[in-house]
Amino acid sequence: MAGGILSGLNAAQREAVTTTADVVQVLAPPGSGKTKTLTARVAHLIAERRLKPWNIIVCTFTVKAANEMKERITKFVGPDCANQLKLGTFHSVALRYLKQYGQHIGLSKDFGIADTSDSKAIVKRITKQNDYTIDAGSARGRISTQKAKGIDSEQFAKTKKNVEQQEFARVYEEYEETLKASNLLDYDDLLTRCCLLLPNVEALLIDEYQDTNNIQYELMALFAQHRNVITIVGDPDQSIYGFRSAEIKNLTRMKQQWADTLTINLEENYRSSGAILHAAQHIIEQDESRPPKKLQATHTFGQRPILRKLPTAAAEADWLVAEVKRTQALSGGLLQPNDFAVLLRSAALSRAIESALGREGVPYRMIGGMRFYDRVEIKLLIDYLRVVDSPGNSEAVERIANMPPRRVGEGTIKGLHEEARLKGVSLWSMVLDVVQGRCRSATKVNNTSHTGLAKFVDVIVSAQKKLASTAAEDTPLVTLLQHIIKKLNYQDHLKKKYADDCEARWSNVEELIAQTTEASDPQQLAAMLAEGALPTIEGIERRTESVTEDALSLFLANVTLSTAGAEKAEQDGEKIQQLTISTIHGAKGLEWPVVFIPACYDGSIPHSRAEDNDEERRLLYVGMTRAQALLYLSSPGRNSQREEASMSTFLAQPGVAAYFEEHGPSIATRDVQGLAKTLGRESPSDAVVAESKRSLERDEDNYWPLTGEQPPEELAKWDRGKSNETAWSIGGMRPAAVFSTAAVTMQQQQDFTTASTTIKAGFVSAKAQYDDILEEQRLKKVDERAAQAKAVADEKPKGRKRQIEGQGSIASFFAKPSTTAKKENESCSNDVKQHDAKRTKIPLQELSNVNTVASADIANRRLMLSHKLPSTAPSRQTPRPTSRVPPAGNPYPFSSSPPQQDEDDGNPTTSDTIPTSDAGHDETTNTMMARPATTFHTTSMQTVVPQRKTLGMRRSLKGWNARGGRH
Ligand SMILES: Nc1ncnc2c1ncn2[C@@H]1O[C@H](COP(=O)(O)OP(=O)(O)OP(=O)(O)O)[C@@H](O)[C@H]1O
Repeated sequence: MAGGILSGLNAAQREAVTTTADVVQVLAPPGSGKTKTLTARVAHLIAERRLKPWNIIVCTFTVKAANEMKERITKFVGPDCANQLKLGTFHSVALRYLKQYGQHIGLSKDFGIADTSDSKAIVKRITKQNDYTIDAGSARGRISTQKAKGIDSEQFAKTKKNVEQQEFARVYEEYEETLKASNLLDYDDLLTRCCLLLPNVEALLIDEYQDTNNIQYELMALFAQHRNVITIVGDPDQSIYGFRSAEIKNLTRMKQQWADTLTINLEENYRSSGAILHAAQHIIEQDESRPPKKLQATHTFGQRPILRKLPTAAAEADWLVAEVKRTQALSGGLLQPNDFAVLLRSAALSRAIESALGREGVPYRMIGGMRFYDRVEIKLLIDYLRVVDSPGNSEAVERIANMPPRRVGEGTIKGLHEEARLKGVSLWSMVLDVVQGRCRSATKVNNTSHTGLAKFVDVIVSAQKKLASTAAEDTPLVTLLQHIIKKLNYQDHLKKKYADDCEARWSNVEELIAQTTEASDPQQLAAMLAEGALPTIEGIERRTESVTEDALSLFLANVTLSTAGAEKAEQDGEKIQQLTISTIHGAKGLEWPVVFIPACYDGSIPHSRAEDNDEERRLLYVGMTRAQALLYLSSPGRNSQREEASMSTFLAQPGVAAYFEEHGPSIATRDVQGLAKTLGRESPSDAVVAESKRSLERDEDNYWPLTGEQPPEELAKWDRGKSNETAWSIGGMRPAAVFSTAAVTMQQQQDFTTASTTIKAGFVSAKAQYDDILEEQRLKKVDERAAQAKAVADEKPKGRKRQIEGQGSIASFFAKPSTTAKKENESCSNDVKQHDAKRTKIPLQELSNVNTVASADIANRRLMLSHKLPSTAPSRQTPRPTSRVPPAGNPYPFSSSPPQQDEDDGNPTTSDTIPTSDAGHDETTNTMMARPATTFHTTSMQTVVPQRKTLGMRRSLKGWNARGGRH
């Protein structure tokens, strides 16, 4: 059996699996097979060291990871044996023990679990019954914090100081009494109560150890104390849950507690190309307090990652989608949407990307969160806009009549709706008649409900008036939305209802405001009317009385359009290919062939509210190391709130640029074959590749200037909109009739150069700007020839910078080199050969030297790719349609958005099967002791669908950073 367990493992992995040491730390970088190693060690402990599976605990970070691990272990030891393991999240393992041994600490066997909403409901009832002034949501959070500190309600009551605390103490006490009376434990109780038990455990194994918190450490120590056989795997560089009290210090704490801890480092990465690893490693090494570590790529160097500048968040989204389509088409359809992931620092950032994907019909799914327009706080506001636009929408009226709560009974609304249906009128007109006393309804409407309905009518009617009275040039949609938000006291509502994550939700609302700002653009509105571009959407009744009302209809129509594709994809389930959007937190442990990380600007990553910049850097590192073959990072010059944004400090540091290309790769036919081989798929024929390539208007990433400015084509569109000849938007939400990819057709380019634009005072036409650009490019050519000559003379080693034509390709990553080539590569690992060093084996220190040399190359490519505007371009004197409304003194910048949990996540009652008995389990051997819990903090993750873990050929990069010592 051992042979089977160990096959396919490298020497270090084998050592970690078979060591006779009791306490083992396996510390290893991303993609080095930590999970694989842990799985094999479990099998080894059962098969070789003859430990009883029911006395082995295996803790994973997610339910999904637990299921995967069980599947793998089953292959080694069979299902009967694997089923006996105590395998799952900390919470589910604790639950199993409590079910089994709870009677020793006075728990009856049939206790239930109060989930988060049960807990909230209990606290709410207590505050309501007693007329307490304390907010129920925050009281629930405070109870959790006290439990985490090990302070029970009695202890807290003794230390209470002021009136407010006394009230909270009573809530806490009553909450505990209610749980006890109902024989319930909440999530916090699971771990704290389990700390009172000391069952017999022969071995404990923990995955993702770097993200354990204090209470989990306590549990680990308790579980392990009988035999002290512990194996943990982790990566300090991937510690990203500090904000949820995860303790990176638990690594050293463990070594202090068990002095004979054996540390094993795995150093080979089986996931990413050498180029991606080089770049990621360079970023993580900016943290000088971090001990140096070895990391070797087993793949070839491949395609250098891309670091792209775009003018706006909307342009960034357009570019991203254009790159997805371009690489898909150039690969002859070999790369499918499933192969792409967009990883975001904050969930609110998804809006622009989702809109762009929706416009282009690219299906996507969200992991770790909901689609933007499905988020409760957004859905509600959109419903208000819908009712303002079309009061006859009775479904929407029913949804919002008592939301936020106005004490209108649910039965009243339903009764009125039914009555309206029978009368053949809309619910809105029924409500209006009742409120204005024009008719007596058969449905009983008591005074409280009547008052509530009157408030609702006031919101809608005042909003309609606001819209009608706002001039088209006064950003009517923003004005309308802000009016509704104010009337609803929306921010307070979010604070009350979602105490735990109200800031993230408010960020989403701000993102919606930003979107209405774009959609209010007067040029865009005027152009749409001129074009007659308003789409007709089934089920959406349009009132076309004014420009502003049309603007609202158009906005809502586009929202519907952008969600329609996603809904269709959802209905089709797994059958259809979907790009993945996730927070970076939610992408932990996963991998994709192509990864995009947009919005890499200061304030986003590092996040403006983050307390620990090093954790933010690690987050970027985790995101980057999810990529197998292609990695795109990007940053807009203006974020979606139209505020100026500068490149993330992690990426703006000297030397970083040398690790990146400035634009997406060319993909030649031969690259496609290499790609097919690696992904284990059939390679499309040359004819298919050629055919799908034909569908592209642009086969290079050369529409958006490398400088991060608007391309002349976009400016020309604006010119045209201004002169009312024709128009496109500058980004953001566009009229459905003019949706297009970021690329423009040759005809459009032709139009651009020949268009006769109306030149207005203080405004210079795009044609004139284009002439300036040509002139500037001619001058730049002269400068760059000089720079090139200097670069040749300097002859320093340089990173693989390339021209867009004949560039290095991703084939070098995907194609398997010949055996001889492999030998050559390995033999020269310490004494790097000049040529190869440029492609694969450049020590990090050397790579950082290439900057000055590369600059000429970069400039040269800019010449070919960009349409840089002259810095003195007259257009600068006349502001372009960019910033409009970012609310001044905005107290809520983008908020941190931890991945949202699946409902099941962390809920052992639904996620884990609790065995009623353990076959062969000798209960008499269990030791039971009491011990108080000291701390507690819940850590849980959403479940995610893992991607294939494809592998390419191996290639050693030994010597690349041989300076790194063992950690
Ligand atoms: N010795 C090996 N030979 C070939 N492939 C391997 C080897 N070890 C691991 N792999 C593969 O490498 C990929 C990454 O492994 P795994 O997910 O276990 O890494 P990890 O260290 O847990 O990564 P992360 O920290 O990013 O979650 C998997 O597809 C795995 O099968």
